[in-house]
Amino acid sequence: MKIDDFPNEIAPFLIPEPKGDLVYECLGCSGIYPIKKLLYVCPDCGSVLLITNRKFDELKKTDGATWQKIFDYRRMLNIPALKGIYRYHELIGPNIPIASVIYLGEGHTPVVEANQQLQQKAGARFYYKNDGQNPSASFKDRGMASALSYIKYLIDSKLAENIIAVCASTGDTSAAAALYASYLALEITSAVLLPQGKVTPQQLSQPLGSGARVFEIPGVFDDCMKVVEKLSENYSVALLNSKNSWRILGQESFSYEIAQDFEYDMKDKVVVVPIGNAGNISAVMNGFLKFHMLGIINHLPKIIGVQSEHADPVYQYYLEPDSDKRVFRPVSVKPSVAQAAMIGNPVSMPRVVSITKKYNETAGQQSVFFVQVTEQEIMDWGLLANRNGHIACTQGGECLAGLVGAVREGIITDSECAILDATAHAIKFSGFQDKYYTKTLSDEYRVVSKQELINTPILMMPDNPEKIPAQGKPLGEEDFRVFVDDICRKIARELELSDSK
Ligand SMILES: N[C@@H](CCOP(=O)(O)O)C(=O)O
Repeated sequence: MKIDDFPNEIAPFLIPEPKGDLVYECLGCSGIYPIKKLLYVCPDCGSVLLITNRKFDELKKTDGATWQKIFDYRRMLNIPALKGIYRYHELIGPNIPIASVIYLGEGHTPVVEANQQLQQKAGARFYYKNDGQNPSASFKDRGMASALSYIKYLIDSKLAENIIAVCASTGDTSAAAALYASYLALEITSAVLLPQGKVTPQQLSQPLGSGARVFEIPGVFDDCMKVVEKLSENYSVALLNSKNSWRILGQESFSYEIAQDFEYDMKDKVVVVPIGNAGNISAVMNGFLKFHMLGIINHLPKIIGVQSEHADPVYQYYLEPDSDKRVFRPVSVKPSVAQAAMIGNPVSMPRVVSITKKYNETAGQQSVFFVQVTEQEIMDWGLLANRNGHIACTQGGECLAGLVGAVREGIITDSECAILDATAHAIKFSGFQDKYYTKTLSDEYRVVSKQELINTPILMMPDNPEKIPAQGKPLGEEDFRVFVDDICRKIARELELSDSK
């Protein structure tokens, strides 16, 4: 729809001009730093940062109902920069001119309601939000679109040039970073650090395909993260992990979209997310808080963060009910089928602590919960979800297992409805499915394959195995007729088909 065709009272808001006063704010010492430069940690105390708009209150001059209309009408615009996460420009990066926005098709991922039998089994009404349908097949694209648009803005403003972007990854961040950086290949070189043997072959192929320098490091993700942190301290590189607070801004779009998908009615809603490096749960809570502050939503949904018992530092931290006695202790991770979340020392832990407190205070009651699940539950629920029309990765399976756990623990009531984050596409993690089906998952995972969930291909051979077609060697007419008849009869028998004649 063209701008002139929109209602007069909304048209002036639809194409945003750069405004706002963004600064980095330190979560440790509350120091404020200008955003003209990439910062990852506070230059004074070393704590993590969040980006704050010092003119946020000016957004309150527009009422919540009008903001809803602005976002709803923006959906009809055909301007690429506003088709993705920057539909919420005023909240994602109000200082970024839309000419600097990088849009590769991210965001606005489908929300798919689970069918009746799956909801019944899970014991709750729920939807999956399929973030695996983002361009690099995971939610990280939201954060990368924001971080790379900011970098493009620095380049366009002559504040930066010849960027070398780096990240550590369990496989999704590296795919997204490499993809977005490759779009800016003239200005940015990207390098990704991966724990050797601990990302799936599909995930390894992604940054290679995008042309990134790929470094495999012995150890686990937490070790790679330390190297990347050191690189960013000692060298001039752009860190693309969620330690970079521009990533958090972009990932807040997940919450804005959920609100918009549910007509801004967040009453009795529960959002379930897996926790790895903890940037996403921080972003999701922050997003809902911002919409709430602007009156765009009237209720804060419950948030449930899920961790595997093989990588559960955040869950362990919140086991202590007395907040004054809580002490964060990194854990040593064990192999997890939710490999993308196999992180023992999440860099965003200070953000989780600070935002969870604010979220619960704003909601006026405990609204953020942490649930631990087993590896068996992650695999079984993930496979079952996909048997019922979903495309959930193992982290999506972790969310469903977390939902079931939350129902069991009475965290979710009958009147509530959950939205689960399927963070990546199932095909990225199909190796775990294969190993489950062939009973070859190593004992460390502590997963036993259930016969009723196993599915393997059946090789169909004709009665005469000598007479089969091969590439470049077609059968003669009669042999081929016999071959087709044989195979057809055998498949019909397998499928218990009845004769149509
Ligand atoms: N699961 C992540 C780990 C890094 O997370 P980030 O959000 O801090 O970049 C991955 O896919 O690499």
